Amino acid sequence: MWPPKDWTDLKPSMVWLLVVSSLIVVSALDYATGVALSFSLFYLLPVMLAGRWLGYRIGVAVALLCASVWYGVELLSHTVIEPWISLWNGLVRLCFFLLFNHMQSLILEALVKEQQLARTDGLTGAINNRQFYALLEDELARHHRFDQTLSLGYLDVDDFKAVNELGGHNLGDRLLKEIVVTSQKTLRRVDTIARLGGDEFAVILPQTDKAAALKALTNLQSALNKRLKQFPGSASVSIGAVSCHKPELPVGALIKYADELMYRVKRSGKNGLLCEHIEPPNTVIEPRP
Ligand SMILES: Nc1nc2c(ncn2[C@@H]2O[C@H](COP(=O)(O)OP(=O)(O)OP(=O)(O)O)[C@@H](O)[C@H]2O)c(=O)[nH]1
Repeated sequence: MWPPKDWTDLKPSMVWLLVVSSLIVVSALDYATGVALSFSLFYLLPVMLAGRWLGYRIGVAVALLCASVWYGVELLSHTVIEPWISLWNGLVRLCFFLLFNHMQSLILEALVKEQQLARTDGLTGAINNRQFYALLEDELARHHRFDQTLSLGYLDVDDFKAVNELGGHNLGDRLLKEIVVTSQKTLRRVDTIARLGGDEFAVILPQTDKAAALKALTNLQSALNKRLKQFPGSASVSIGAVSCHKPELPVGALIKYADELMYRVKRSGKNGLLCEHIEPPNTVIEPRP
């Protein structure tokens, strides 16, 4: 389908077609009009297309091709009296195309890095709050559409402040990273851990009912508590979890429910796990006291 809905998804065959056809059109027009009209800028189009969608190396190859075609057009149309002048100009253009390709790749690389940073938590590498909300919203819609059950866990480190006080902020940071690494190792690949802020995390367990969520989160809790023993103090994790079939709840309500359960665990002595199944029509979200 043309034009594509998402330009980042252009197929390589389509890009090659654009690269070749744009170079043919530009060089034909350049040849036909001679020195009267300048087409210099348009020779950049194939270089830009190739570098953007086919990668740096192919961008270099297309830069070479464009400079050669331009040089050939100049020779064929006899617009240059001295061949060495044409050759010199060709080399200058080649350097310009290569520089353009290089700059474009640097900009694209920086853009990808920026997009990655915008989605992840800088300390732990887990997805951040904003990305978590977006992901959960998509998952809720998907589970509703396919009549499936989703579970959501809300984790908070118990007595984390003491780790910072006893071992320093760096050790506290290490503990937070450990939470993410251990969770990623313990959970399934389809599950996602997010850092919501401070020492609070959430895990999305797709296609998981209450029984399976209880099992997965119990495993996770014991793996985490084992790892937390290496830190000073008596850090552990409290988890609140909800499972919901064919969810119709707004994202915020589901998170609030899991958060409330986690606080119930905290109030009843910490280092525990509470999981509930909720049915959307009967869902009453109790405000946190
Ligand atoms: N090292 C480190 N500490 C952080 C970071 N973000 C927040 N904190 C600290 O995390 C602590 C969170 O405190 P709380 O969750 O209220 O306290 P707690 O000791 O875990 O108490 P309970 O949750 O009631 O068990 C605060 O002392 C914050 O300063 C971080 O990125 N790195």
